[in-house]
Amino acid sequence: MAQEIIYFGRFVSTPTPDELQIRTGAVLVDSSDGKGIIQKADWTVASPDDAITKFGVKAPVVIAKENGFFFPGFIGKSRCTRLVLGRVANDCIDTHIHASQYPNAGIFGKSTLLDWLTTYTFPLESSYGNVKSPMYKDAVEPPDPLTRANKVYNRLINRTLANGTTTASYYATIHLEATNLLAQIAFQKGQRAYIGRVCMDRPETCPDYYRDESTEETITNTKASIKFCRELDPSGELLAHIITPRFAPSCLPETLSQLGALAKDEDLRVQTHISENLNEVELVRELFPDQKSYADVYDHHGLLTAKTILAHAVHLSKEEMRLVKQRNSKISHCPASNSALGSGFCPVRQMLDEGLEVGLGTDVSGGYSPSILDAARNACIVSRHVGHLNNGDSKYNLGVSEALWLGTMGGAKVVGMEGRLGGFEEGMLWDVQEINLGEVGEDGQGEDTGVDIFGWERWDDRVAKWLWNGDERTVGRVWVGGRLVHERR
Ligand SMILES: O=c1[nH]c(=O)c2nc[nH]c2[nH]1
Ligand SMILES: [Zn+2]
Repeated sequence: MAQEIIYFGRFVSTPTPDELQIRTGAVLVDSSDGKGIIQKADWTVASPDDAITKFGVKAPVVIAKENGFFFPGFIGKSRCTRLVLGRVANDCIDTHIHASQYPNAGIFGKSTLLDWLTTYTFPLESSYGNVKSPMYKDAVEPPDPLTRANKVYNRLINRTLANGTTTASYYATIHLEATNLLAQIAFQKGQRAYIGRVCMDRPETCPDYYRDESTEETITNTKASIKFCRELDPSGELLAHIITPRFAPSCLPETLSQLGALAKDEDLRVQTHISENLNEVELVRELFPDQKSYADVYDHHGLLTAKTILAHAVHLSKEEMRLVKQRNSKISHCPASNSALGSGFCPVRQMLDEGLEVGLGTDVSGGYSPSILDAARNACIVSRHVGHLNNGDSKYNLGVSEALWLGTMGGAKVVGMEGRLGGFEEGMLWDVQEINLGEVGEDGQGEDTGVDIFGWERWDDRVAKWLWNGDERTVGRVWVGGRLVHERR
């Protein structure tokens, strides 16, 4: 049976960084092969009836009010042809988020990267597999790390979906079982996810209570996680392993080399951190004296590939940027985290001008929020500080469409899904969030999403108000590959 759905209403997307495209029309999505691909898009469609006629698909017609977003009769089943009326924006992609750190979101005191790792992060991460973790030192009951992991990972994926994140590149922890659990939960909930078992085994930089014993253990457990992910999703379309050396200082050189070889042999994505903090850059210089730069360390070990996502990249030199570009590696810009941990101002405009591919990351819990909309806001704010540092030149400022582009189309490029995610064109996947700006009448009654629309705003201004004031209350429904994966209650 065909599983076709027509989506009719207003569509907002950013085909290029400078273009906020706002169209009304309809698209026809077919999920019969389980992928949820846009078969047809028609921007001349004027009504639901018109959509049915033009697409030649028999469907019940539901006519929504102009500002209507909810259609109770059409919610739920995806096995019949349905018509959905509302306002729709495309998917959000979080190119860098630490699932395991979610309980610490907002807890970072006055720390900066290296002391934040030892004070807050390693104790928490270790608790997903090590009963001797410092987190359990005052435990009254015997700890159960997997119960803890299960609780956190379920809650986080619900939360990211509720915020419209349809694709995420996750760091888990070093623990195989807990990492596999994250993969299982993401897959079951239907989020498109890349799952990284964290690799860290260098004794000088990793605590005894939280590190792999050897290169061999790192590689064996990474291979086991790759196998687990492949068994869950042999196609790798919805779920795939991503090779995850935590960052250069935490890995033995031999481990970095073997991870580089593994990424090549298995044709997998790689994620890591680069040049986030000046003390970290200095540490890399000390630990890898034979390499020219931080980027060169990854390049030397075969980790700078076209499938590599480099988080932060705040302090890259021009030469490093050129190397990253040459290798076609990608950047995950994590502005909230860079501000929270005082890491610095990432020069995004310069990177875009250099032709680097950049997307957004929340970097929870260096970043305090699991929302990519919040990351887009922070990207705008930080860009203005960069402008201030460059004689107040406004050319550094990121605009609304650029910030939203980074969170959608930019992110699609970063995770290697360009042309498949981030827009509403034929052949693209239906990974979409439905945005509802709500409506509060003069009597104060109505649906309050926290964004006050007065009715006279142009649509581009409404989108700007959403960017600056929206949160998960504006996210109605979320689909990944045509599957409904979240619905706001
Ligand atoms: O923001 C960050 N979060 C981390 O967990 C981390 N580990 C190394 N470098 C890091 N940076
Ligand atoms: Zn990070």
